[in-house]
Amino acid sequence: KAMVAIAKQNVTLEVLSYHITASSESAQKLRRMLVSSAANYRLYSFDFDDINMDDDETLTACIRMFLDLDLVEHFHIDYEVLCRWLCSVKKNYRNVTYHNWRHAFNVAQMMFAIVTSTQWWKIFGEIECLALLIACLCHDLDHRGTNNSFQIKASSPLAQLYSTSTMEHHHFDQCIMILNSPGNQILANMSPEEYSRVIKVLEEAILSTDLAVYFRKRGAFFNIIRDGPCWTMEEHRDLLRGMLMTVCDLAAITKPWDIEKRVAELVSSEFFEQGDIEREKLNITPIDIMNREKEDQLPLMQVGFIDSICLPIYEGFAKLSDKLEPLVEGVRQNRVHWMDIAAAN
Ligand SMILES: CCCOc1ccc(S(=O)(=O)N2CCN(C)CC2)cc1-c1nc(CC)cc(=O)[nH]1
Ligand SMILES: [Zn+2]
Repeated sequence: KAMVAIAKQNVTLEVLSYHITASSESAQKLRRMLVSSAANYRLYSFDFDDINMDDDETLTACIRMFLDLDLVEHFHIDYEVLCRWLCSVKKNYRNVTYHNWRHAFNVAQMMFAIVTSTQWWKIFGEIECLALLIACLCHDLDHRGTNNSFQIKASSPLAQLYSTSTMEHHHFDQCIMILNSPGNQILANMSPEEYSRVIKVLEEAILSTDLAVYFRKRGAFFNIIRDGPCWTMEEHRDLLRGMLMTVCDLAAITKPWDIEKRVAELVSSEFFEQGDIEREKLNITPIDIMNREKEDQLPLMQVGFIDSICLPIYEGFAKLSDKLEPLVEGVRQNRVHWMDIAAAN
């Protein structure tokens, strides 16, 4: 009986792997492409904008990030496997308005820019840098453009699987499924100890992108910031990694106004699409941020988002490293823009 169960499970994994992994053609195509320098992709920039890049360039830029953090060499990652894994990750983002591959790619670039500009890659080390980069690329895998409370309201299959951090648990599941799929096993050549450490850091990182987790843990973060430099990064590395995921996830708010304006448009469109489904399918009135009828309140909502969620965490990180000052500066400038629009309404 147990044997049958194991056989069934393997079949499921095989079948799912078939559906979720990229074709060999796409991996081979990527494998033969030229990978430009980080400077040419502007990967070190806090003003990074992917808008002029085509999908192939986003993939070669990801390869550049793995190469420049020395992860391919250090963990003996097979180059073709890395290419297929990247194609599979990108394939498992849906064509939704905001939570798509481009969002994940931008989050990964911000992580790369932060750990290199602050030199924190030396503190996190290769294992945690690898886990953070994989986490950023995978943190919203298979997002349907609807949030956790929607899963509960719609009693979606995902809500029956996970009652808290519903989407984030699903994103982690999808990430593991791809990492375990034949031809996509970029972690195959590391020791069992290293492998389990990467998976542990990866799970914490992806789950910390649930804003509810950020709210729960940020008190502790503000406390260690206030305590001043008497502590070392070492003793609070889990907390810092989790906060860093939020910093990267929300980073559009730190970008030059033309980028923030464009991204906010995508965020609100996705919110309104969820609101439309809630009204039409679930017969409930959506909350204001997802209610098209309240569109004129959007600028003030963004100011509220900046004051309650963004400024505190970006100011905190600017205190940890003055290299991150430009991020909090960007948030302050965008706050002025949102206030100007609110005043004009
Ligand atoms: C742009 C359309 C309006 O967007 C918002 C409106 C309100 C708030 S909120 O801080 O009041 N708050 C957050 C926590 N929710 C549970 C309740 C509502 C946040 C955003 C917002 N979120 C993101 C992250 C996806 C990005 C972004 O740019 N803006
Ligand atoms: Zn995200």
